[in-house]
Amino acid sequence: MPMLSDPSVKYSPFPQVPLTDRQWPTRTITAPPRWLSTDLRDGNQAIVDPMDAHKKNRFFDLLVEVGVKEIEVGFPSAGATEFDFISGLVKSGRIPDDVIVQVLTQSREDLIRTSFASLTGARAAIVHLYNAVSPAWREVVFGMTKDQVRDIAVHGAKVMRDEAGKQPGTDWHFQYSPETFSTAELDFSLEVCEAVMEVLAPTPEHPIILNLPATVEAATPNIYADQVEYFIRNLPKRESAVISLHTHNDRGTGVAAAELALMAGADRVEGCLFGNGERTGNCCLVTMALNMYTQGVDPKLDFSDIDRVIETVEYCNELPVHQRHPYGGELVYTAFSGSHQDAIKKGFAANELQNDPHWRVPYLPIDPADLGRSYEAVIRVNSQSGKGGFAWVLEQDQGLKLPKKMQADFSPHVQRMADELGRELGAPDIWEAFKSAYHVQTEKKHFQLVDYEERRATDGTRLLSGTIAVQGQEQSVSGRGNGLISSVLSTIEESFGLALEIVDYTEHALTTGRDSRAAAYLECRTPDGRTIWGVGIDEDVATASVRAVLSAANSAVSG
Ligand SMILES: CC(=O)SCCNC(=O)CCNC(=O)[C@H](O)C(C)(C)COP(=O)(O)OP(=O)(O)OC[C@H]1O[C@@H](n2cnc3c(N)ncnc32)[C@H](O)[C@@H]1OP(=O)(O)O
Ligand SMILES: CC(C)C(=O)C(=O)O
Repeated sequence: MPMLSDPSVKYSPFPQVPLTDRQWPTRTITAPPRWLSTDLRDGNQAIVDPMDAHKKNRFFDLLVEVGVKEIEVGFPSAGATEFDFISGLVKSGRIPDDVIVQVLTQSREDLIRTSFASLTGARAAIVHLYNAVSPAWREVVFGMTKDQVRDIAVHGAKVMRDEAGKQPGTDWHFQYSPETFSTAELDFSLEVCEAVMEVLAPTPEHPIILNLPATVEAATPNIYADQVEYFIRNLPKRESAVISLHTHNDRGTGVAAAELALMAGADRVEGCLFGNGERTGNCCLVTMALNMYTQGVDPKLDFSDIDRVIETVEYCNELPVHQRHPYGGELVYTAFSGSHQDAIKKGFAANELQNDPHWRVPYLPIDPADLGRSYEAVIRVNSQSGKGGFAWVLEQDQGLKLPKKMQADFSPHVQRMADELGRELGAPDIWEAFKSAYHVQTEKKHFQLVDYEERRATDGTRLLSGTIAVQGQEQSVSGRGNGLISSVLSTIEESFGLALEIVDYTEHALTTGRDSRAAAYLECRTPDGRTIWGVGIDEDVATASVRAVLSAANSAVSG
């Protein structure tokens, strides 16, 4: 039995934070935080084959294009690949003036010195020091007391201060992470951070970045928000610190935790594009930024061409972005199910009619076009789909706007095809089903229009004469009516004994590409009370209506 019937013997509930007057629940996010991408560090350390310099450069350029201003470019002491990439980037002059790079180091003297060496010549840089502070790490990893663990941080901070002093040409910024903050005693995290601040002497003009990692996400996101609010409220010299968040996604709420903690007063968010990072990943910067965007807040990150971002991220990480990943996944704007399709189609139509820029399309929290996605894939058809689905596809693909009642008539044809094929129906499948159901653009039909002409008689009626092939045999035909359609109906009745009564008629210009054709739809009743539909498509709207009558006649004789 791998799962325990009583998990409480092995796992304990996470304790509450002693905060009775928490402020964050009533706050909202009204401005973007400072964003730091750790794709090239936390992301890179979590992939099977860490990126080479080519991939790191490509990712770096992407981050700059997206608008990220703080980029953790690596862990210089990890090895030559990392060191050379970082020092090469610094020397290349490719770091824009408004972008600052950051590097991470353990709090070990040699590693800190190596980290500074990698940044030699940088205009500005952030050196990020970390050591774990929570009980399990203190006891298991370091085998140290609280005081000894605090001293690791203090010693590291002193080395940082001294190394920075040796390279006065660089505008140095310091960041300290009490790693495992999320599972540490809050007062101890505060104690260690205060000790580091004492060494580095930050000021409001030159603050330290205190990064509070949920190294392992161990509780509901409200707990992390409480922890951050508690930390901020109890930190002396708060004005000399930038409070930064670094969440992981072990419980699947890495973004939620960062959002709530931002409401708790943090200033900065670290994360990765599409949530790469250790284990279940870091806070997804795309999701968090676009969550803000859908609340009307400019996140100051630009995902206008999200597919290009995905392409680069997938190439560099050698990991796919999941089809259901918020905002970016291939399927996240796609509705297969009937009621969703119906609502989305109505939503788009309403959006077109209204003169209101506010987005109000059901089931779509964001306009896919804002991210460079087309509407074509929004609705796709399978056996779970409804009328709205194929009607949308026919409209997008063929420009046909089927009358509502005709959609109901065509629906069983599509449903049958979907059930028979047992797969998604593409636009060509639906078009084939449509042509076959209404005898459109096919030679295989009972009545085939060869030619016709129509003239007005002296009594005002219309006279139609022409040639119709009946099962391949051409026949001269003629008829008279009050209008073109009734003259065709009387021709069919007189020539072939087929009496059809018009119930409804609509026509429209086709709207795809540079098409200048028209479509005509005809609802008819047969003498035995059946309702049948005819469709005509032609460059000439009059001929389209003639074809629609013949299409209905073909339906009548084919049963
Ligand atoms: C939560 C995070 O994501 S933190 C970032 C983690 N990222 C990485 O580790 C990627 C890059 N790291 C590396 O390439 C390697 O770890 C190196 C080259 C930096 C160091 O390698 P090694 O010297 O073999 O040390 P290793 O990483 O295994 O660490 C083990 C030692 O460092 C100590 N240590 C670990 N973290 C820290 C820290 N933040 N500060 C000080 N000491 C630390 C451990 O207690 C252990 O000490 P011990 O040998 O006395 O038991
Ligand atoms: C080094 C820190 C910020 C980290 O990656 C973590 O704790 O997850």
